[in-house]
Amino acid sequence: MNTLSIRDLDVTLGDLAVLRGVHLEVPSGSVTAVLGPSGCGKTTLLRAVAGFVRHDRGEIRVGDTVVSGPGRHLAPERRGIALVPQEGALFPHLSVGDNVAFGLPRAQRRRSPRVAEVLDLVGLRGFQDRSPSELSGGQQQRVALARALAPSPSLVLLDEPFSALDAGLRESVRAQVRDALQRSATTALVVTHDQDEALSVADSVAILDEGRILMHASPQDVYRAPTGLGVARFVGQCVELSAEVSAGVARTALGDLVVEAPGAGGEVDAGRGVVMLRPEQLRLLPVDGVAGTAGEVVGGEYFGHDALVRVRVTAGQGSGQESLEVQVRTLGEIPERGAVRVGVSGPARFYPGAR
Ligand SMILES: Nc1ncnc2c1ncn2[C@@H]1O[C@H](COP(=O)(O)OP(=O)(O)OP(=O)(O)O)[C@@H](O)[C@H]1O
Repeated sequence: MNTLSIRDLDVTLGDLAVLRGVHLEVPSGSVTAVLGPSGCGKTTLLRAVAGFVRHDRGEIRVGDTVVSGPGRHLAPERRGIALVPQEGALFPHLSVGDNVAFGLPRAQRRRSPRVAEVLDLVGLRGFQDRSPSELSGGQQQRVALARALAPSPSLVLLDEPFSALDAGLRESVRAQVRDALQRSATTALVVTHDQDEALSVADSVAILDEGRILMHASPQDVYRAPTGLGVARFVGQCVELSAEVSAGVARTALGDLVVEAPGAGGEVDAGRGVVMLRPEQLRLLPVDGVAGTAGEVVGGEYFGHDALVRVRVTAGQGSGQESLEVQVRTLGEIPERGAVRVGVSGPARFYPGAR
């Protein structure tokens, strides 16, 4: 079994504490994505696991082997860990087959059946004699993955593996890479700053911010039940409503909403704070109805597969009146500017004390 366990890991580079008390467990055969903004320490975490960066404190274990620990730092080549860099970095003068064979120990490189096997795994059967220059960016990235998988590593690390691909290609390559990792039952750690990528490619997602893991859970829980507003804002668009909560009900600009506590479960605190909804939980209702809250369409953005409509709603009365803009995700066109009503469905999260 090749579970990756990182415990209480601190890494300092120069005089900067880049990773602080990082705890992360990637179960054998599963894929975990580490998602975080630029400079939060993602690459440093990968480099520490691969053995290119020394840690100050903590432990990294792959299966039963401690690869970094108190007084221990196994050399990168002795860890059995493969790293797929941001841009595949294939050797341009070698054929696809020779690039993949390069991942194998020297004695096995010639005519190894493993080369055809891993090319098959990444959906590139018959590409052996091609030159990298004859491949698309997505195909090159899959050859880089095949090269990493060839020696059957205990763990594969992928550093922003899809960032160099254009949007159209990215989704299909993502699915192919995920499929290849699943079929080879490889334990993998992917780092990315792209929310869609993390949520779609991984079995679990860890949010890293300023060197600390803020939350580690399934993609669904990270999106639907973030433990804090920072996590919520980082993994998708938020509709944030200031609210007063009592007995599990929040009084907001979109009416009274039943709320849930941050994260998975727990009691809802009473008091002031912020209620968070996702734009797809809001829907536009006919203006002549009574359901929902009255508002006014003030603009929007059309994306083809859906649209975000900006609606201004006004809450409260007299001098306490407050006007705010909310985003509603719709499947159709952006309606004309003018009166509309807004309804809410699904759970609302309440973050007490937040503003
Ligand atoms: N060798 C180094 N010496 C000192 N500081 C470093 C070194 N390498 C990286 N850093 C700093 O450590 C922090 C984390 O860098 P890292 O490359 O791990 O971030 P990242 O999350 O991968 O960012 P990006 O998404 O932009 O690649 C940054 O503030 C960076 O400036």
